[in-house]
Formats: sequence, structure tokens, C-alpha cells
Amino acid sequence: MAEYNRVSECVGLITLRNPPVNALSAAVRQGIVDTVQRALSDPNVKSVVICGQNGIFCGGADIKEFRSNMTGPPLIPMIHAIESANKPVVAAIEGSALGGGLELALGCHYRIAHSKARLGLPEVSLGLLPAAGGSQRLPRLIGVPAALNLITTGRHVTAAEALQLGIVDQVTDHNTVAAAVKFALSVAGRSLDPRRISTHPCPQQPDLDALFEEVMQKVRQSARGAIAPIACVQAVRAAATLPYAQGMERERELMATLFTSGQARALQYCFFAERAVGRWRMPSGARWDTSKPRPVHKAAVIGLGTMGRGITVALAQTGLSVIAVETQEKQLMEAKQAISGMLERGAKGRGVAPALDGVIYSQNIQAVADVDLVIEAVFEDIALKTKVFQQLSAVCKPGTLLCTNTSALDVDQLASETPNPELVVGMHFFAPAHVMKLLEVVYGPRSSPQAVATAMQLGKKMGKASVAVGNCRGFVGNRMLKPYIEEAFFLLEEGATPELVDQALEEFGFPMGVFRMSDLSGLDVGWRVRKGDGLVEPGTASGRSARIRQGRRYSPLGDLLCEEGRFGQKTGRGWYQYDKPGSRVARFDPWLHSFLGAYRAQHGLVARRIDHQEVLERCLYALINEGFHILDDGIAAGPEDIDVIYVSGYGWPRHRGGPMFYANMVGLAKVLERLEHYQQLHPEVPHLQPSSLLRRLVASGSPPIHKWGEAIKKLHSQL
Ligand SMILES: CC(C)(COP(=O)(O)OP(=O)(O)OC[C@H]1O[C@@H](n2cnc3c(N)ncnc32)[C@H](O)[C@@H]1OP(=O)(O)O)[C@@H](O)C(=O)NCCC(=O)NCCSC(=O)C[C@@H](O)CCCCCCCCCCCCC(=O)O
Repeated sequence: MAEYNRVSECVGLITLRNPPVNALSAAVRQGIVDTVQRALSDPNVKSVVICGQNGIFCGGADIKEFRSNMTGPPLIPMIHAIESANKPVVAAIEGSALGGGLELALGCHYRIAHSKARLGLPEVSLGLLPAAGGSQRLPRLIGVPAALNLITTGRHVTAAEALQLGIVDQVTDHNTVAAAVKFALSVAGRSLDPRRISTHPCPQQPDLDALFEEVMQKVRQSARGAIAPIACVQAVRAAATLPYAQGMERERELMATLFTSGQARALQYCFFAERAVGRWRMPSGARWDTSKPRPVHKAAVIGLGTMGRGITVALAQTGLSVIAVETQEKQLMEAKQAISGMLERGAKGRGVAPALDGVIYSQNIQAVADVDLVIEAVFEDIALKTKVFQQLSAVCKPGTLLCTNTSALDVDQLASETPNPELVVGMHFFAPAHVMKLLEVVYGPRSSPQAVATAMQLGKKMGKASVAVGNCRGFVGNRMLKPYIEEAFFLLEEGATPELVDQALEEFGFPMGVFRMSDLSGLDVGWRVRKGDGLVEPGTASGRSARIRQGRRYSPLGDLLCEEGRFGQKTGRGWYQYDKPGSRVARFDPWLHSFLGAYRAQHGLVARRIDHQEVLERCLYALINEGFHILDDGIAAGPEDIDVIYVSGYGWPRHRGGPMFYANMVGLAKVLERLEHYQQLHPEVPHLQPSSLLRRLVASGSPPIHKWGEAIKKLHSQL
């Protein structure tokens, strides 16, 4: 709701009250309508100030209301009433003015912001556009190019940038409401016509058509199938080319299409899922709100290869003091240079001083004796990691948290090598660790809730989407990736090409298909794992039996490429060819295609025509099926955990909400039916055998995703 007070005798002060972000719920909108009316009809009031309680102006429309029929006064007439008021209305912006919050402020005649405030129209990231006049007012206020940039990216700007762009009229370091009241008094009685943004034309812009064409092309490329950014461009174009009333009509039409789209539902689901994963729970019943994290002032990283360097940077950027340990002198020197460079570039981008002094380098593991938390990031080898954990247990002060950065190794096995297994958790970072958003915090059966709480809090401080997951081979992300990759290999055996598979997945919205991704990350990574699993055999055998290993279908294609020294981009050859080792542009490779032909002939396989639909169903449903197994095993607390992992760390298109949300959208019965279909065709492929949870959900009428919990044995989900 909104509270009304008269201050400084003649200023009506309206305070939005709807914690935590003063979202414009029906009650708040009603409150604004009523209090504005009251201020305008009070002859003692000369001007009006609108602010938000608790240091935040307004986080925009109440996104939760979008899920049901909306009631209460609509935003557009409410903002119009403010703009057409005959007394000056000033927005006092502290904290955030986002989406509908900024649109409300744009309806005011003046805007005063605190220097720490952030402003923006982030609707695009929710699959929407600024549909309370924002797409029409912002271009009129700051010009088409700047408005296009803000509206299509959804980026937040600082108060300083907002001042420079002309979004706000004044920035203060002091009490914003007091500054706004003073300002409101100073402008009382002035003509408001020049201040009504909707009455202005957009500032002149040469070559408008060329500009829109260029931006549309750019947006289409980066949107990877998302429709909201395109609608945003169309709405701004309406602002630039049509009178305001017609522009508003176009804004309404575009919003109506977006509002009911699956993409908007998916993106809004992602917004809430990202927040829900912070409220973690463990199968033991331990949870985020009853587990106190330990303070971490000083941390250490062991092993300064690619991962260790990124982790050191991510830690140092939080302001922690970091001991970075590397036993090899040459490697240590190189790492020092690389880390300093990353810190300097990162600091430049954020306009702050680099935290170079925050990192102390050492060749000696004894240097970590007094740290609060250690992240071991040595080579992915259980024997080596065990040795490091034993050393750490002997060196570290009592109570130090020992974390392992591993992508698949058994966290519990490592914990068993220490006298205090409750202090051990996995922290699975993704390369480059200072850039990638995802962190899997892996708890073993003996990890203490306090250890999990500490790692989760540290992840949050590093700006990561941190998800607590149970300990199993590959945890959540890599465990689900295995059937996805295997299906892609099987498709090649059956007649597909890397180009076809990648195109299908990229059109779905992945930034890279499975084979381009494999070339980027290195084919040798999976080869090493398969060797460790005893799956790799010399490539001379032929026929079906050569492709059944450990009782299930196996494709040795990846192994055969590795035997040829084709490790991907780093060797200049993989599933594609590259101009030179390290080049990034994947090109069609005739060798690979004759190799595939020869391989099929050797194994008596007849290539058939495979379409995009089959690629998507086999790769994605196999991955989703594993997700259902993971939920049933209690490795992930809920579908939202899996979805956040896939959207933040594996390139799953955000506008499709993550694999489990996607399954829900496609229809669980359909996913089950297609898995059964493919399982019948490929009975020797266990990952196509539908999970019992999927069957149970379908049998119980395919409930919506937030009700899956009732069918999950080990539920500890939050949504
Ligand atoms: C504001 C933040 C930056 C704060 O960040 P912080 O880190 O401090 O906190 P959290 O992010 O953890 O949030 C705390 C808490 O608050 C919840 N929350 C945050 N924002 C909102 C919100 N806007 N609504 C509801 N709830 C919110 C959050 O979920 C947390 O709670 P939880 O329980 O989950 O932990 C940060 O929160 C942030 O960035 N917020 C989102 C800002 C944003 O995106 N704003 C834009 C909202 S959309 C909007 O404003 C739309 C408007 O342009 C126009 C609306 C017009 C509507 C008209 C509808 C017409 C429909 C036409 C259909 C026609 C169909 C037909 O014709 O049939």
C-alpha cells in the first residue's frame, strides 16, 4: 500500500510500503491512486514527492501477480494521472527503480536519485517489455539509441549514468527524500508542460531505419530464439515513429503477445528459481535458515592451474585475503602474472582498484596454516587430491573448512581421508571460474550443515548462482550431461553429422551444440574419464558386439578421434577443423565425414535420415530423464535446482526455463511417450528407460512443476 503524509507544510509525501522491494501490487497501486488523488485535491499541498520505504523506491510490477488474474487499478492510467497532475510530482529514488518502478518515476515530473541508486527497465529478462509506458517515455526522454540499449538489454544503470543520460534531474549523496522535498518546494508553481514526457516527440535521430535494422539484427543474433528483445525493439520503433497514443497501443499489443507466451513464464520461473535455490535444504532436514555459516576472512587455493587461478580471482574480488599455493615454481610465476592480469582487467571493468595485495603466493602448503577455508584445485586425480587432503588436515588450524573443486570425484571418499569429514564439501566451479555464474556446492553424507552454509554463503559473495547438491558421480550437471553426449554419439553412428546435431541444438537456443562444445572443452577430458572407467578398448574391433561395453550400448567415436590426436580446438582438429590450433571458428571437415562413413561400414551400420526433432528428443529427453532420476535419488532438492544449474552453467536457453521446466511445458506424458518409443528402438541404452518418478508423475495426472514434490520421495524443495 501507500502511506500519505504532509511534510514541510505544503508537500504531499507518498511512501510506497510493500516489503521487500515495494513491488506495485494491486494494494500498492490502489494506495498510489488514492494518495495522489488526496494530494491533488488538498489546496494546502503545492507539490508531491513519491518515495519507497526501507531505502528502495520500487522493484516494479509485482511479478507474482502475473501468475493469476490481475485485479486492482491498472498501471497505465495511474501513471497518466500523475503525469497530467497540475502540481509537480517528484520521484525520490533510493535503492532501485526498476521496471514499473522506473515507469512510475518517468510519469513523475522530476526525478531525484541517491548516488547509490540503480535504475533500469529489466522487463526483457522476464520475457516482457516495459508496458506501462516505459517503451514510449524513455526514448522520448533520452533518445532512441540509449533507450534501445537499456530496454533490449535490461541493464541497470548507476545514478551517475542515469544523470548523464538525462533519466534523473539530480543526484544526491545525502537524504534523498529530504532533497526531493526541497526540490519539490523549489519547483512549485512552475509550468509542468515541458516536464510531461509523453507530450514530447523523440529527439531527432538521423538514419532511423538503418539504426533499427542494425539493432534488430544484433538483437536477433544474441536473443537465440528469445522473442522479448525483438518486441522491445519494435516497441521503441513505435515510440520513434508514431504519436504517443498509437505508440502506447503498439506497446499494449506487443505486451499482450509476450505476457501469455511460454517464454515469459519460463523467464519468470527462472527469476524465482534463482532465489529459491538460496533456501537450500539437505535430506537430513538441515536447512539454510537454521544453519549458521562460519565467518571466512582468509581463504586458500591449492593448485594454480586454470581452475585455481579463476577461483583465486573470484575469492580476491570479494575482498577476502587469499593464500594461493602452487608447488611448481614456474607454474607459480605464470599463475601470479595471469591472476594479476585478471584482477586488473576485472577491476578496470568495474571501475575499482585491483585487489592485487589481497593475494599472497606461496610454494609451501604450510602457508595455509591459519586460513578459515581452503579450496583444493589440483589435477582431477583422486590419489593426488587424497594426498593434498591428508596434508591439509595436518597443516590447517582446527575447524578449517576443506573444499574440493572437483567435477565428478567422490567428495565423501576425500572426506574420509580427513579426521574431520564434517568439514569437507565439494565446490564445483566452472571454467573460467571467475566468470562463470554457477557453483555446485556438494555435500556428502557427513558434511555438516555449517560447512554447507559457509560454502553457500561464500558462493553468494562471489556472485555465483550457488546450488547445494548431493554427492554422486558427476553431481547434477555432469551426471545429466553424460546421456546427452552419449545420445549425440549414437546419432552420429546412425547417420547424423556433427553439423546437423549442433544446428538442431543451437536453433533450440544453446550457444553451442554438443560437438562444438566438445571441441572447445577438449575431447581428451571425456577420453580420460572413459579410460578410468575401463570403457576404452583399441579401435580395431568391428560389429555390434564392439559397441556393447559393460552390458550397454557404447560409442567409441570419441575415443577413435582422440587416438588420431584430434582433441578439438587446442589441436586444430576435433569434430570440426580449425585454421590452426587454438582457433575458434569451426569448419566442416571432409576427413571427419569420410571417417564416419568408414566407421559405419566397419560396424555394419546403415546411415539413415535424422531430423532435428529426433536430435532434440533423444539428446534432451535423455538429459531430462536423468534429471528425474536425480530428483528421485534426492541428489537435487527440487526441479528448480536442476534448472538453475543448467541455465547458469550449461548454456540451457533461459527462455526455455531449464530442462525440468521444459519437460513440464512440453508435457510429461509426451516426454514419457517419446522415451518409451526410443527405448523400444534402443533397448541396450539404459538412459532411455523412463525414470520411475516420471512415470509416477504422469500416472498422477502430470501435476505442474511446483507440485512435483508430492511425487518425490525425498522432497526438500522450496518452490
Ligand atoms: C529489486 C531487486 C534489485 C532487489 O534485489 P535483492 O538482491 O535485494 O533482493 P532479491 O532479488 O532477493 O528479492 C527479494 C525478494 O523480493 C522478490 N521480488 C523482487 N522483485 C520483485 C517483483 N518485482 N515482484 C515480486 N517479487 C519481487 C524476490 O522474489 C525475493 O523474494 P523471494 O521470496 O523470491 O526470495 C531485485 O529483486 C530485482 O531485480 N527484482 C526484479 C526487478 C524487475 O525485474 N522488475 C520488473 C518487473 S516487471 C514490470 O515491472 C512490468 C511493467 O513494465 C509493466 C507492467 C504492466 C502490466 C500490465 C499487464 C498487462 C498484461 C497484458 C495481458 C493481456 C493479455 C490479454 O490481452 O488477454
